[in-house]
Amino acid sequence: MTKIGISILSSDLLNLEKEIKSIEQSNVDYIHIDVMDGHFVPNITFGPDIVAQIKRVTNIPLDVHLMINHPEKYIETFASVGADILTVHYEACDQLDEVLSLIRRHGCKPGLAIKPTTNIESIKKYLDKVSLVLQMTVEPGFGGQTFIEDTLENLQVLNQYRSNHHLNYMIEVDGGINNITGKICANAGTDVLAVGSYYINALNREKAIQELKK
Ligand SMILES: O=C(CO)[C@@H](O)[C@H](O)COP(=O)(O)O
Ligand SMILES: [Fe+2]
Repeated sequence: MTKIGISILSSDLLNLEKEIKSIEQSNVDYIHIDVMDGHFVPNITFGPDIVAQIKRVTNIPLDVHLMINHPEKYIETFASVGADILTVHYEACDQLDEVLSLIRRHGCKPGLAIKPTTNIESIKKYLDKVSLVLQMTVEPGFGGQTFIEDTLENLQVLNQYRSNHHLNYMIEVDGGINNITGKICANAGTDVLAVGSYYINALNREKAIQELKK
């Protein structure tokens, strides 16, 4: 069964606790938190304090997507405030091996993210060290964008590579996921759908989840 993580990026931030409770009602697998630094991506969002506060009000595992330069400086902090999965971008790391083992040492599952145009070949040598690979299906930075279909090929490569090498990382997609694109990604071997605006803006959130799970 494909897992679902809800991105709170487009949620009602003045009423975040209410939003978290609504997400809990939808019985999803993760809360996806997009951390942006205004350098790696042209937008600024959440820091560790908000992650700590979210952790205090929910037991849903936190999937923290770091879209920041020099993530190594912040791993310990995000781990200490309760991140369960900590995902860093391939494009943002000089010493990726060290960053991934740092994440593991701090008790989190290491995730590796790539932008839509990054060559999938460049991350293959790290795939035995990660718990999750996050394929961005839009350019990182903003919610509400349109799914980029060219990324589908990478999902097939990741799925094939995993079975050929007997690895067990999860494959996550993030950006422009709705009932249609989510199904296409699930059929291509995706395990986790990060879903933002499709769920947050839905008139009926339960129905949106049912459509995603179909
Ligand atoms: O990481 C990102 C954007 O950079 C995502 O997590 C988005 O927040 C997903 O939002 P939608 O595309 O589903 O609206
Ligand atoms: Fe994200």
